[in-house]
Amino acid sequence: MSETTRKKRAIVLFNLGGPDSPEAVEPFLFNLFNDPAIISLPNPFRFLLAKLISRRRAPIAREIYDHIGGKSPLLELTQEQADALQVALNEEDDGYENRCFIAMRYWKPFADDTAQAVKAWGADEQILLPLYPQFSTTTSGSSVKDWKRACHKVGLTAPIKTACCYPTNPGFVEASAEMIRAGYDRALAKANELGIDKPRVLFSAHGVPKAVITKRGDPYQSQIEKTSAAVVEKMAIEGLDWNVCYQSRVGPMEWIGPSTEHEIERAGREGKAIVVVPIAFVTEHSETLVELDIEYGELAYEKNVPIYERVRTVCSHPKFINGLVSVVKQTQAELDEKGSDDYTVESRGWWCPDEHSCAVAKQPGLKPAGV
Ligand SMILES: C=CC1=C(C)c2cc3[nH]c(cc4nc(cc5[nH]c(cc1n2)c(C)c5CCC(=O)O)C(CCC(=O)O)=C4C)c(C)c3C=C
Ligand SMILES: [Fe+2]
Ligand SMILES: [Fe+2]
Repeated sequence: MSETTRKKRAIVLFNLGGPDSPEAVEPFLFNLFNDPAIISLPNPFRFLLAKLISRRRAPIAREIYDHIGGKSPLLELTQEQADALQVALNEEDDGYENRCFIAMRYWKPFADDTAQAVKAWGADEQILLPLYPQFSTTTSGSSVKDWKRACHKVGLTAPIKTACCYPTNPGFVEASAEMIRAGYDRALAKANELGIDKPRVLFSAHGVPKAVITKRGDPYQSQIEKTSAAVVEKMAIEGLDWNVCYQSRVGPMEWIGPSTEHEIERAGREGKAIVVVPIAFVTEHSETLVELDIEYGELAYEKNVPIYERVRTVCSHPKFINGLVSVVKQTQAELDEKGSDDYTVESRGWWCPDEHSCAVAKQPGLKPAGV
């Protein structure tokens, strides 16, 4: 099909965003804590609290980013994923000219600018693709809602369909299993040299406050467990010792557990080698390069964990990119079959394929806080 007769399909990739300089750390944190999906208070209370928390946390966060050159690598790595996905989608002539765009939630490029770019390109259709395989109102839900607000603002009316979640997508699972297998084999060889027990795999996901699961009904935690179980099945290592835990706790609220710190300490007490796998992230950034590699690496050393092996995120692994292609195709089929998502900002803003038990999507009466 010629370029001129192809429909233009915009694929909008969402991620959290990260500061691009030390000066950007405080406003980035303010944007994060001022999101009603993160702090569900009415204004002016949320605004004031976000000002206070971001000012207090900024020096700690700046120290975190100092370890990785004062800024987050998230945008560059997301751009690599967007480029790889665009090439893979355009390899097949299915009647679409595909272009991948990036919208970050708390730092540049913001949804308003990207929505403007999608409009200027003249997109006929839009597929929204959160780079979060497991759905949470704090991540994908917030990004999709913000995108729809931006569409209203700039007058972008092209039909839209959201890929809500893909926790057991075969490409994602295969890429993860392959990378974890390599890390496991490295740790096993070292364990054999030391004459100690086989390693334990710790699937470490970004935590959320407990209320996000129990009160809003986020399927996030159950989807983390589903991803981990699917990866373990794919790895097919008999008697594999594995566990799910949660990292990156901030603030005084109760968060889901067990915490990754707790699991590291337990491994130290048991003299166990560990292979740590960031299962909710698909790119490297402060939470992997600093928290996992430096902070938890030091904790493991202090707690006498004999071997600490960290597996990298899938980034642009070809199998993961192929997995994203299949998510786009499935979402396109849903758009063709059921029509466009609701554009109203008040709408829930996400859809869940039937095979993923997205608790919120299945219970119309359950309204997530802040959405
Ligand atoms: C699955 C992904 C993520 C969930 C769920 C999530 C929830 C969540 N996060 C915070 C607070 C912070 N997160 C921060 C950084 C950060 N978070 C994610 C992903 C998820 N967050 C990523 C990818 C990053 C890294 C950004 C980068 O470096 O590029 C930070 C800033 C760093 C710090 O100060 O520690 C905060 C703060 C909350 C409160 C929350 C759920 C309610
Ligand atoms: Fe976070
Ligand atoms: Fe979903």
